Amino acid sequence: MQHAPAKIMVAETTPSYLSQSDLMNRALFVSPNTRMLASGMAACSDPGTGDLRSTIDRLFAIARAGGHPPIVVGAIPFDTGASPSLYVPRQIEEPLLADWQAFGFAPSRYAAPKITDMRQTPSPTDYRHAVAEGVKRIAGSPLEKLVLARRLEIDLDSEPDVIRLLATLMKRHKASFIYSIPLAADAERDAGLLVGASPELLVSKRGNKVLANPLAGTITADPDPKRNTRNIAELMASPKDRREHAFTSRAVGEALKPFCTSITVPDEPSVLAAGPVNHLSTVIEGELASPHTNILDLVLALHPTPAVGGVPRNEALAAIADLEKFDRGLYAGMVGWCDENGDGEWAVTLRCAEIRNRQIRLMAGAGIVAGSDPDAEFRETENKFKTMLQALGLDANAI
Ligand SMILES: C=C(O[C@H]1C=CC=C(C(=O)O)[C@@H]1O)C(=O)O
Repeated sequence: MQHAPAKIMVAETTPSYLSQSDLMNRALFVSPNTRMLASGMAACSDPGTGDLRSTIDRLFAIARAGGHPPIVVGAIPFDTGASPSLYVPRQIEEPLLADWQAFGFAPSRYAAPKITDMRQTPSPTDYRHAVAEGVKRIAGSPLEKLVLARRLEIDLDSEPDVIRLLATLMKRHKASFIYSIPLAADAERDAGLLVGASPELLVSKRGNKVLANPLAGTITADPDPKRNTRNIAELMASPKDRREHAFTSRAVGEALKPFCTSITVPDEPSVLAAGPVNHLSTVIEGELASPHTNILDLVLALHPTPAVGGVPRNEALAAIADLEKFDRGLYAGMVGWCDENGDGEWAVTLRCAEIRNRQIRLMAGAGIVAGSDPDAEFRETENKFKTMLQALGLDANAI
């Protein structure tokens, strides 16, 4: 059972009259329950750091004053004190998914771009060393889990077709949260888009109902059904993955509990298929003590969950800052929408690409616990990158 957004949709849209440049001032968010194409941006969050609550309050004040839909959409960075990409739209449309999905597979002469250069941070060797160091720190301190990420910066010989990319993601990842959010230019980079297909619901809230779907623990998805069933059985039976998952589901349940009169956290995880990977998954449902609880309070209590941070949170964040050596930016933050009633839906910003002209930036991470193997964690991040690389028609091993 999931939550639909406020019924303020005013029109239905097909991709046939959307161009790539149209996306630069529209925010798209499609989940199993929501189809939202927000356009005619009346305001956006200021660049620079600031308090997230006051930023969102200011945006709602602008929406009210201008008579716009009382909705804020966009993306919030991993560091919630850093600059978000949030918007007040003048119009919300409900895109027709069947048309988008058909469009993604329409025959065409489209030739996917080719990779001309790729920079990895850290290098594959250094990533493995960081994982080994993470495991060592877990052995000698209160630290129990941390998530370590990698970044790929890819130069292409031509711009990717983002309409096609979105259509492909919608076709292949029907259970995921598909998004395209405009990114402003900054001192170093041109304007662009944050595009992705996240399998993970951070939290949704409608009235007094709250829902979260923490994921942690991953195995490769195999196109052969028999081998895939074997992989899933292996994942369910893996003590390392079960522990990695339990840290996350427990933390999410505990963060939501103080807001709830009742909450259900299943004892056993299930398995969620997410394209090239399968994850251990727990669906957590709660009844809020007050329907006036603002989703922003839930978001700030939950984030960063151990699916992107670790346990204990502060020790994990310190270890990540020490071992990762790059700014996550919007990756591992959250993407979605909220309304002035405090309802909304935010997915964890995973399986994403920042696309700026012919440059794309991908990030993916893996949860490290006692017993994590550096080679396996590296392979896991390679598999997570495939969500976007395959949808873009790119082969990162081909350069
Ligand atoms: C951190 C990522 O995935 C998280 C979500 C699902 C499974 C995860 C894992 O098994 O490590 C991660 O916690 C990512 O995709 O970059």
